[in-house]
Amino acid sequence: MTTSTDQAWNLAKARYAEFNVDVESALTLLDTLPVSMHCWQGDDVAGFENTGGALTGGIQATGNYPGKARNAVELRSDLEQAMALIPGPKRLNLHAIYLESDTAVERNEIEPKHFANWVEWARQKGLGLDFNPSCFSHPLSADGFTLSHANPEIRKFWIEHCQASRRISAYFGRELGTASVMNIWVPDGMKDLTVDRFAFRERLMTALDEVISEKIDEKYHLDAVESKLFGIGAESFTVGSNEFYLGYATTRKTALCLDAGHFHPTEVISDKISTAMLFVQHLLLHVSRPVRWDSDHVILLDDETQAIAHEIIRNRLFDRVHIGLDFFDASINRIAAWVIGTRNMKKALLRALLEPTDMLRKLEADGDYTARLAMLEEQKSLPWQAVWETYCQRHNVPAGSEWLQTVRQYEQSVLSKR
Ligand SMILES: C[C@H](O)[C@H](O)[C@@H](O)C(=O)CO
Ligand SMILES: [Mn+2]
Repeated sequence: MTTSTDQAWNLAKARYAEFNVDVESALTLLDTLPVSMHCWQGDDVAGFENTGGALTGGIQATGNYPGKARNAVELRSDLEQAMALIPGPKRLNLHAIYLESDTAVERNEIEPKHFANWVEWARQKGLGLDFNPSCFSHPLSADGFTLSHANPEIRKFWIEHCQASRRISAYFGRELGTASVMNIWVPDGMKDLTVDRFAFRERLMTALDEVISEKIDEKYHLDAVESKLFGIGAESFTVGSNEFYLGYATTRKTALCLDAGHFHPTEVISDKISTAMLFVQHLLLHVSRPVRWDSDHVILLDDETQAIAHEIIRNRLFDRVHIGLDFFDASINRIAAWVIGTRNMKKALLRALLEPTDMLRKLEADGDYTARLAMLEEQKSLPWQAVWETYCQRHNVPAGSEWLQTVRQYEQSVLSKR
């Protein structure tokens, strides 16, 4: 029996064919583009060290929605629930503070064994893992500095933490057969006017060089570095600025991480992708939604998310751009936050894959900017939703807002009992 989804799919296929767009190829390609979901949406970046310390480093999760994950078992269960509602390939991005251990482990002493359960779980679920050292929420980062700290002992501690993190990342890559992207973000910065900026940046550069000095096969592990404009309490000076890391990634041949919330309010990372890709081999994206500041709101299917997807797809950057998410909203159901944001990223990728790019490129090359604008606008209302629904159906995932019902049931039966 032909369902209404099938009918819509057939009509959409024919409609896109008029623009020389093959919807089947678009779906095949979409299945090769994993989105790395960040574990920290599930518990407001608290982690499982159980030290009772607050979230520091100039980042903040606001809200107090009930039911957040309190341990790794709960977090994995929540992730499974979210992932069941998101079609297509996914990865999981872990921070070092999400280790599992019966006894306290210092950050510079973390080992692969502390993440063995995550690896087993990822293997069962067919997921790749990515990783991050956690250079915040710790007594030795309390004064706002880690890798660029003036005290060599404190610097050494954070260097060792990042080195230990790389070994864990490589372990993920080896065990799961897919390279883990390990992103280094440090909160280092100052609240007020800073005199010796050079010294901080020189120390950060030297510390990072030590961190990455051990060669690790790219088959298993990729280093990435993430810049930032400012953080709460570090409004005047951030050691790891955009220029710092662009220079660092270019000269050291690491990946560069662009976080959508880490620039001036009218600056967009979509426009930075084509520049960065000329100078670095790999990019990591932290797709986020800054609302007036680096607020890490859940991403929408908005112009910037779409523009990011267009840049990846139009330039065929499939193997060079690693799509990660970075938002943490504690004011709404956390599983719904993952589902909304990750589905939006995937919808944006699908819409980009359905774009008649060859035709648009030709109009641009011919100087017909009127037609370029007209077609860019017209194709927004082509029936991409029908293609999305078929994609969801093929992956056994709710096509529309029915997914919310499942989240509500889980909230009632699981989250509300926490
Ligand atoms: C927890 C994340 O690693 C962190 O959000 C970092 O990526 C960042 O964006 C800090 O503002
Ligand atoms: Mn980020």
